[in-house]
Amino acid sequence: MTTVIEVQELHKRYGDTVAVADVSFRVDEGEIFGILGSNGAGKTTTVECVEGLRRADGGTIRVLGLDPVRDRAELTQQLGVQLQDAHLPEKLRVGEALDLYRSFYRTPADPAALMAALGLDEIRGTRFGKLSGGQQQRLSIALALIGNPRVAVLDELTTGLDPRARRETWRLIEDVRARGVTILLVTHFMDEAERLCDRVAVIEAGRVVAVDSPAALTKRAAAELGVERATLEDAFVALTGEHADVH
Ligand SMILES: Nc1ncnc2c1ncn2[C@@H]1O[C@H](COP(=O)(O)OP(=O)(O)OP(=O)(O)O)[C@@H](O)[C@H]1O
Repeated sequence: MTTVIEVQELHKRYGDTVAVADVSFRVDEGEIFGILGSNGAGKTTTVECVEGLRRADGGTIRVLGLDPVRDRAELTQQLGVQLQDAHLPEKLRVGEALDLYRSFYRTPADPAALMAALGLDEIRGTRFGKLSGGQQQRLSIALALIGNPRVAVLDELTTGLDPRARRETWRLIEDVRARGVTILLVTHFMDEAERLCDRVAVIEAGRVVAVDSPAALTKRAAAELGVERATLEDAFVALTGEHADVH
């Protein structure tokens, strides 16, 4: 197994606030790896350090063997990033946004195929400022994948999507993974993690409290709770004492 992302003893603070105390995990090639945690647990800070958007105060990070800060230009070519609350110019149209982002990459994906897969065809002429929350979300996924990345980091993948769009997005992510893309998925939706993730790291107050497959975590929780079956939500509450789904 090739390790694609390696985070060791990551530490990051904002002034007096310790956002990430001590986080370590490894992601293998072709995995969908989830980062689970409730609000403020340190998920976004962790992935922003992985993306090279923030400089860690301690620890080491390697993505495809690259240092995200030092080798940022090269990593940008191989990493797709879905930004939480991405804001594009209000007047930019969907098709123009994809063409613009496409131009940043050496070996981009086919925008027509991506638009079809994400149901963006019918809104390709719509301006960003006129998109609904769900449409903006689908565009942000398309922009994360337009560079044909080897690794994609998806933060709050399905927030704001209706149940049908969520299921379609999950299928799309499985297709993307089937093409060999490694996916780091930040989520506080336990059903999403259970459905998509091969393994998850549960983060609580800036520390990793468990790394395992959803099946192993639910099995352990069931044994601890003395019940036949437990959900990932049960396992999460048992590990952290909190509910993750509180947005
Ligand atoms: N730019 C910043 N300046 C100061 N504090 C910050 C900043 N960004 C995050 N924090 C703090 O760092 C901690 C971790 O935040 P982070 O956004 O990484 O958590 P999260 O798990 O992604 O939460 P959410 O699910 O709400 O996005 C929180 O206490 C947060 O208030």
